[in-house]
Amino acid sequence: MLSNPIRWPAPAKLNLFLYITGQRADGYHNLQTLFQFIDRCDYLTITPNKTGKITLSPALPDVPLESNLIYKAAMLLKEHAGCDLGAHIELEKNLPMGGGLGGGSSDAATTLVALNYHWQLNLDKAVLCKLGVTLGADVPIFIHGKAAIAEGVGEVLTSVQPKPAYYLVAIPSCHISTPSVFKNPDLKRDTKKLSHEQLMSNKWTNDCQPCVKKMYPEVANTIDWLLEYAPTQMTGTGACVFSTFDHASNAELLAKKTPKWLNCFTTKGLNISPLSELLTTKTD
Ligand SMILES: C[C@](O)(CO)[C@H](O)COP(=O)(O)OP(=O)(O)OC[C@H]1O[C@@H](n2ccc(N)nc2=O)[C@H](O)[C@@H]1O
Ligand SMILES: Nc1ncnc2c1ncn2[C@@H]1O[C@H](COP(=O)(O)OP(=O)(O)OP(=O)(O)O)[C@@H](O)[C@H]1O
Repeated sequence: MLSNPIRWPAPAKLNLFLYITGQRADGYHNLQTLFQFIDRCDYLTITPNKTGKITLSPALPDVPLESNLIYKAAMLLKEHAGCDLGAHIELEKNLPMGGGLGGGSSDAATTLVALNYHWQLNLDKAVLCKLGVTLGADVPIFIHGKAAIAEGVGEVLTSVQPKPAYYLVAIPSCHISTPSVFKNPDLKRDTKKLSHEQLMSNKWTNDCQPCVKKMYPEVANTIDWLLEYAPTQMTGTGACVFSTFDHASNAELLAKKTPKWLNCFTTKGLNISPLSELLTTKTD
């Protein structure tokens, strides 16, 4: 018997710090980064079927089906598990694309976790992470589902508990390609690797931010405007930036003050992802 349709969340993430500690022979960069989830999500409503096919609607503008990370994740899982079932996936896309909030990676992670459930494959998280990292460096953290320091290229995860926080997330109007930032010759690639204790107690910054500020004046203007009111920095390779607050009301107050050109939302930091929360209710 096939399971009923389920609406699965695919949350966004913030990189609360991001340091580049070196570059590997294959060009990928070694990182030390702190991931926390936020309560802003895409949603994937998944209906399993026996067609053997993966269908997805609506299509994303400028992303053909074969390039959509949801489709790629589903096909990868099907092939790995030798599964002859199919699924229809309805996507509610709320997260900006190419914004550094990890929406595409999160969609891929949710697809792997949800289809593993619907198709009753019983693959453990470690196997899903191994499959996931071939789709994107950020996929494993979304499968892991707990706030964590990520090392390696993003796949070596140690759960940590950053203190509860509220954020104003601003979305500058530019799309930034991750490879273009990592290819920039001015990028700082030699930050000293620190212990987790040192990382958690130091001031948090992002090694990509100076380069991105130079490349994209929209990002520079957004950070500079917000810094007048609250600690603010970029997430991932941009373009989104976040200001940090102890109380939701302070984030909301600042959101009300922002000028028209600054597109933003307020949100809460989460140390357990909404995907993990839902999965627990399904599997307990
Ligand atoms: C920088 C982060 O946003 C931090 O969360 C991510 O690590 C990027 O993850 P992502 O968007 O899933 O990136 P991927 O799709 O795996 O990689 C895109 C491109 O970024 C570069 N890249 C990515 C991750 C990494 N650790 N080193 C890299 O050099 C590579 O050129 C790669 O071809
Ligand atoms: N389901 C999907 N959702 C979003 N983007 C997708 C998806 N499938 C493929 N893509 C492609 O991946 C690119 C990056 O998407 P994403 O939203 O994950 O960027 P990001 O937030 O900058 O991620 P990161 O923080 O991991 O760098 C998009 O510009 C798009 O071309």
